[in-house]
Amino acid sequence: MSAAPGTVLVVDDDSAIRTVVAAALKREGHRVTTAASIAEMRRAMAIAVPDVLVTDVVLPDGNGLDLMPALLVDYPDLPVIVFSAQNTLATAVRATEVGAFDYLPKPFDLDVLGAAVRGAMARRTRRPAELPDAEVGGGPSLIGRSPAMQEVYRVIARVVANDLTVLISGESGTGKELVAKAIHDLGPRRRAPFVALNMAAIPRELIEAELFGHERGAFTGAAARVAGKFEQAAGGTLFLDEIGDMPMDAQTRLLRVLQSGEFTTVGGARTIRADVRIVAATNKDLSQLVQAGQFREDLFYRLNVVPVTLPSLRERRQDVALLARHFLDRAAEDGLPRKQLDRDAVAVMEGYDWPGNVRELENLMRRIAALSRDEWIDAHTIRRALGEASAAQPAPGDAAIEAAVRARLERIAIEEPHALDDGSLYDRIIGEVERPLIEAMLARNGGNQLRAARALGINRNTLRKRIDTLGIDMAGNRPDGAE
Ligand SMILES: Nc1ncnc2c1ncn2[C@@H]1O[C@H](COP(=O)(O)OP(=O)(O)OP(=O)(O)O)[C@@H](O)[C@H]1O
Repeated sequence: MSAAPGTVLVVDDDSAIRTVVAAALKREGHRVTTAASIAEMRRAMAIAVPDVLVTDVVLPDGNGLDLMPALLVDYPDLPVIVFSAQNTLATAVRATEVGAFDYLPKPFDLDVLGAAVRGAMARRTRRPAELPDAEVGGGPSLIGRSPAMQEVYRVIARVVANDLTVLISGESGTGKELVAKAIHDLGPRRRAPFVALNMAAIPRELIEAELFGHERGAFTGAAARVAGKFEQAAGGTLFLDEIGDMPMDAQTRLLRVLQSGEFTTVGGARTIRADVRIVAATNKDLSQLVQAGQFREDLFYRLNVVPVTLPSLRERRQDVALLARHFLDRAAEDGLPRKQLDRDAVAVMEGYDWPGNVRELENLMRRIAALSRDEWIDAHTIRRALGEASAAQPAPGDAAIEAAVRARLERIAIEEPHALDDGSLYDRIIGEVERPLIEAMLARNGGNQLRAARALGINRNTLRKRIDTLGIDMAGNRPDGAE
């Protein structure tokens, strides 16, 4: 169902944008007038009030957002679509706060603008959403200016003022909890508690008691009445993390609460009104769990009223540098030495795939801030730190050695098949491991064979023989007069 075309006033000081936007809207059948400043817009409005106003934020004679409250007093039903090159969550939220119908980050897709104008035409008689009086920027800082994050900001800006249930999906470490907290902190419930419960982190049999609380004696060990998360979060937001791990029984109870707005404590006849906003998160594909019969379809639809999908960090590589600098600044605020990233370091980080997403980047920056001696962080430091991070996980390290040995055997089998039978294999393969090991321990001990032998746990004479057999060059390893 599409709304009939109408009149649109486009305000931007860039004539190229005015022309392109006007042409695109005319193609959709709208009648378009344009203005290059607030003064021109005022004049155009005095002649004819458009059905929809489309305006840039930064204009030569003022700020389009500052103008909005007064504009909406004069024209309360006018839908205003704001676009801006200041692509931050604060701008997106502010646009919604001042009553904008929609917010589009620049550069925007003309199809997206067309859809926004059609939406505005269809709803032009509706009042703008009731606005929260949140301080802009008072919430947790969500960093990122990539198009994927702009889309996330748009959705957040639309839901902060209402109580719609939000389902956030995204890989681990993409910022799901931070987004949930932003929705809470920017909305009217922000003075009440934000309470989180992670379904994967507590024993399944305790989930219902955690959520709804329990009466004294409800089960073995329930010595006193305990308020559940629903009660603790009263007036605020309940964040249900890893919702895909919620057991079926608890899902059924949660669904009932969402339907009735009430819940009963475990083991009690007491019925309590639920006054929370629900934000749920998952790093699994919930619709797949529904298909597999592991998640209730009706609950999925109840939770998925407003879906927010967080991009993985490798899908928004252009944000890596911004995030890295943000985490280095935070580390410095916490008293760690202040560090700078050079260009090659950023290039290495932008090329890396970040399986642990933003959390991995944050940990890496803190580790480097704490451990690296130089003020400037270069590509080598990043590579080494990334290498250490993967080597710190025991299984992949062992697997890498195993894979290297297998690959070596395969090469010998192809290039020198006789070596598989001539009794030289043990010495060859072990020798290949032994040589770098002995060389490394000699270097570490300044060429001192006694200390190197002790570190290796072998007899000094054995070490000397192995040095001879393997033909290890001691030239660079001889300590002055020691050996
Ligand atoms: N856009 C962002 N800007 C700044 N910090 C971020 C951003 N996204 C994530 N972080 C930081 O990365 C860390 C991980 O984020 P968070 O805990 O919200 O991820 P998550 O998706 O909930 O992870 P999990 O699924 O493992 O629970 C946090 O320290 C958070 O502050």
